[in-house]
Amino acid sequence: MHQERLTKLRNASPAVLPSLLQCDFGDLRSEVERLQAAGIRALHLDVMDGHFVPNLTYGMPIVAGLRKLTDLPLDVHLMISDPAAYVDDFAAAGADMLTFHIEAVPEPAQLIQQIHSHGIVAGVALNPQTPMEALSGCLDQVDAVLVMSVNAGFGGQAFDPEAVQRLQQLRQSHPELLLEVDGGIKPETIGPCHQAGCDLFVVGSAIFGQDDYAAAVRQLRDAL
Ligand SMILES: O=C(CO)[C@@H](O)[C@H](O)COP(=O)(O)O
Ligand SMILES: [Fe+2]
Repeated sequence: MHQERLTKLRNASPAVLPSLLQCDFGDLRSEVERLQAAGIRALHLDVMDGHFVPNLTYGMPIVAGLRKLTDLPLDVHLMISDPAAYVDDFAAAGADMLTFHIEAVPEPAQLIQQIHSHGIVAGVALNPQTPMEALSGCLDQVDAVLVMSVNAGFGGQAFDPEAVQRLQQLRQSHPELLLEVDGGIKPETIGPCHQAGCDLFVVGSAIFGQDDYAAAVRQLRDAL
């Protein structure tokens, strides 16, 4: 069943995924409606545990709440130390893709199986300072790689251009992988990532920092 969800994400590519870190959590319904009206085709949800990263955000209840509000694929970015302990709960909450960090789970074969057992797309993320070799053991098992172009933990940081080379390298070595980039994506940085073969572009500040989400999304799409 994860293939079905994977196909949906692939068919959406190239896609801008808003990162719901800086949205109005007091009015999620209207935030989702505004994003859908802007033509968004999937949402990116940043789960942080105050341990793997210093920041603390939200968990399953917000994912479950969003699941009730929309049929859009929910891409859940797990910045947590022990993802295996929560996979079943995030599956029940309605996640479509679960992305763990290789720094948190260096040997993830079992975790990937656990994610797939729920029919969920499995992604692996790596921080800018983590060598690409850290991924070598799992690239044939995961469906997606999330290349971080900032250090995981906070929105609003500057894009690290090294991410472009990483995307290029992954696209060449593993043409079948879904590639996603996250951190500092705006009209000036999205184009090089797209040219490098990236499929999904996570955007926080460049959407939520503007009043008109549709205009912000249009600017990003025009820059692809
Ligand atoms: O995972 C993260 C941060 O750790 C991201 O998803 C950010 O939320 C993206 O925000 P911007 O860099 O676009 O402001
Ligand atoms: Fe993220």
